Amino acid sequence: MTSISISSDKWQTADVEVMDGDFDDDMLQFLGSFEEVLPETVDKVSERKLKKTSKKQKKKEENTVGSKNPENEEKSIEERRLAKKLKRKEQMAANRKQRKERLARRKEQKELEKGQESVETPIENGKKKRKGGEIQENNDKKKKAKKETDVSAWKQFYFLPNEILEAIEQMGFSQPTEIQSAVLPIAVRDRQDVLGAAETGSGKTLAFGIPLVSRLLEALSNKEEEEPPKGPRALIVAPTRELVIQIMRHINSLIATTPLKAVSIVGGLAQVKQERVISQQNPDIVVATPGRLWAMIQEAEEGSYLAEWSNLKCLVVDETDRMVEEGYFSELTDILNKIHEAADKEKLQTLVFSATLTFAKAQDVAEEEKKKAKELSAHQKIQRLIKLTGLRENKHKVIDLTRQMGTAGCLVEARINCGNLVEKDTALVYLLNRYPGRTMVFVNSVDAARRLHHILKAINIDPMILHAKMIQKQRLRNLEKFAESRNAVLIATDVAARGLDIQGIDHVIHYQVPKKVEIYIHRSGRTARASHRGLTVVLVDPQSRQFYMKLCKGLNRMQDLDIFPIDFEPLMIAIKKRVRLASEIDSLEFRCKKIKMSESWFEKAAREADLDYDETRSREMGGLNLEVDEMIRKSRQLQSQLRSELSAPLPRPDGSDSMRTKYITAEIVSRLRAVGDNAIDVLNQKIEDTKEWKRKNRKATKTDEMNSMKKSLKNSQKNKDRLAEKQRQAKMVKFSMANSLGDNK
Ligand SMILES: Nc1ncnc2c1ncn2[C@@H]1O[C@H](COP(=O)(O)OP(=O)(O)OP(=O)(O)O)[C@@H](O)[C@H]1O
Repeated sequence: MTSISISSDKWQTADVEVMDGDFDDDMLQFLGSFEEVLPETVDKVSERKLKKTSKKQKKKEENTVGSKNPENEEKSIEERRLAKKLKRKEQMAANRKQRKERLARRKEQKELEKGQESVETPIENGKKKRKGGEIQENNDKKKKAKKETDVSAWKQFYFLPNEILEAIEQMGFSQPTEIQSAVLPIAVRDRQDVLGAAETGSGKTLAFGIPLVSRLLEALSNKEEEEPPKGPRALIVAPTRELVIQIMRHINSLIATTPLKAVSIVGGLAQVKQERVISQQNPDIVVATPGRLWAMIQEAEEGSYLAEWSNLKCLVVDETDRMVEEGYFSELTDILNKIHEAADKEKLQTLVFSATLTFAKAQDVAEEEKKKAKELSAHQKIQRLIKLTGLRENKHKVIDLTRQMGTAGCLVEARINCGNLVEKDTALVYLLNRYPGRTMVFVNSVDAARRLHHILKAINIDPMILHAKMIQKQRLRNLEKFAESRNAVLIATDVAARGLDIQGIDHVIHYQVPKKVEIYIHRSGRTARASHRGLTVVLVDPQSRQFYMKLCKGLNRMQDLDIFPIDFEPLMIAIKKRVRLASEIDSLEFRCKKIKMSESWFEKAAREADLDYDETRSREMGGLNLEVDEMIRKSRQLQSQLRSELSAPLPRPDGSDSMRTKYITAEIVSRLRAVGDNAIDVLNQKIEDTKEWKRKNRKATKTDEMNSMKKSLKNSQKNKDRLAEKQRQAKMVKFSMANSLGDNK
């Protein structure tokens, strides 16, 4: 196990489980697929092991040799040692290859069994190149199928190099997306700078990737540079490591049929190795996170690859609004300054993209102005970004295709109101249970992620977790596992909110309401990508009510989000019991750990100061021990209750949990069909039902009103008639009285 920083904060156990980064060989198989973009990952461990053993061996040999000390014997020992090392290395490589093939075969088999479309992982591209013969054959078949894609719609862009059209055909994209159609003529044909904004999942990566690769190919064919050119010729900066790896996947697909080379530079992986790869490969394209790139630029020796920026032809800043925020801004501006000093500014093409450009808050201004920045118009925000990123004056275009609401057109949004934490946990588990699929659950902090991970694990949901305090390999491995399974849950902080393109994410749940509108847009944008439907649900509790209201305002919503229906109460009740138990166990364990940690801290401090406990402290310690024992006892009791709860099946809305039949009858089929299991359909149905109910209600109210009006009209008519009758009778009496008076006279 690697040494793990055991912080005094919550959920320490989860930390240990998740962050256990000393991979055994089996675990390393998962990482195989990252080799293409992260060349050091797999070999690193075996290298480390090799170094360790060879060091031991050397010591041993030195001891033995030291005692005898004849020169020729030393030589032969050295030879033997080298031979052994070589053999071991070969053996390890062969084992590794075998394991990978075995894993690939197993995976392929599983996919065949499932009979469903394979899910492309963010790093799958690399995997394809290294699979065994059988897999290769399958891939060839896939490629052939993709080859048949009709790409005639792309021919309108006559200025695109053939290599690019070929790559697009391989990728199977029959037509450009809206943002691609808008950007390509401006960026490729007119070579202008672009500030582009389009909804999440709309294909922005290729919208900047195609111009970038086209520009380099053009320079190659025009022989614009000396051979081989020094330093990077194109640079893409993006805020997170996962995003960099994903951009690499697109760029690698685009340059597959060209002589161009691309590498990634990301934090969390060995810098020395990244430097070695760069100096060996002299790549044309660098895709990087700003932190690590700037660190490497600063350390670059004169004349080395990263010190030479005069040949840079194309610069891309992805997720720009994030990049000009705190945490990235200073490194990004340092990089931009370095580039602008060295490169020919008039020839450097800059492409700047995001899904939420107009939400950006600039960082180059005084506090006072920052406050005002919130009130800046969309136009003013864009002008600020143009200045910050150094787009060429009079040679840039702004292409903003975002909707007023910011989110993707195919996104269906809803909320669930929760009274307290247990209700929130229950609502989450209800959604996961009632609507299985690939679901991302976003939280605002690492602690919340760990707590949720614990609770879901305790009730037999096996979620993956992703946050910034995890080691990089584990982050990538969890992402890959998540992308591989059709029915998986990923609990993530906002480190996974932007740019991640995992196909087929069905639901995004905001377990905690995001504090910024753009975060909501990006989180939600992990689903409903490339014109597919997707659902996002916000869980709103009393504490987050004000953030939710702010969110609606920021999203220009005229009305509240629809309420997602909880349409099967028995499931909710059963889940609530489990969640309550799991949550109690979790908080008991947390308290126990806290006491133990404070105890061990005190013991350590006392030992270091060479102090003995006094009587009071000893008594206190005894009391604490009793408290811990009591908590452990209670926790065990709750665990056994939870186990018995978990042993019973959860009620299913279609009644399939209690169905005891040997034969499928028409009645059973219709019963199963009657219960919707697609969350969006269920929500839409509920919205329709509500509308219908309101319509009927309105109609009924109208009829009631009409009836009462009619009634009151009738009544008033009756009253009138009665009055008239009375008046008539009075007249008659008057008249007869007058007559009788006349007669008497
Ligand atoms: N022309 C196209 N036709 C069909 N699919 C495409 C096309 N271009 C890109 N895609 C696919 O659409 C998905 C989304 O693309 P991409 O990741 O570039 O979106 P994005 O706009 O950058 O999203 P985000 O703002 O969330 O980063 C990807 O899986 C990509 O392969």
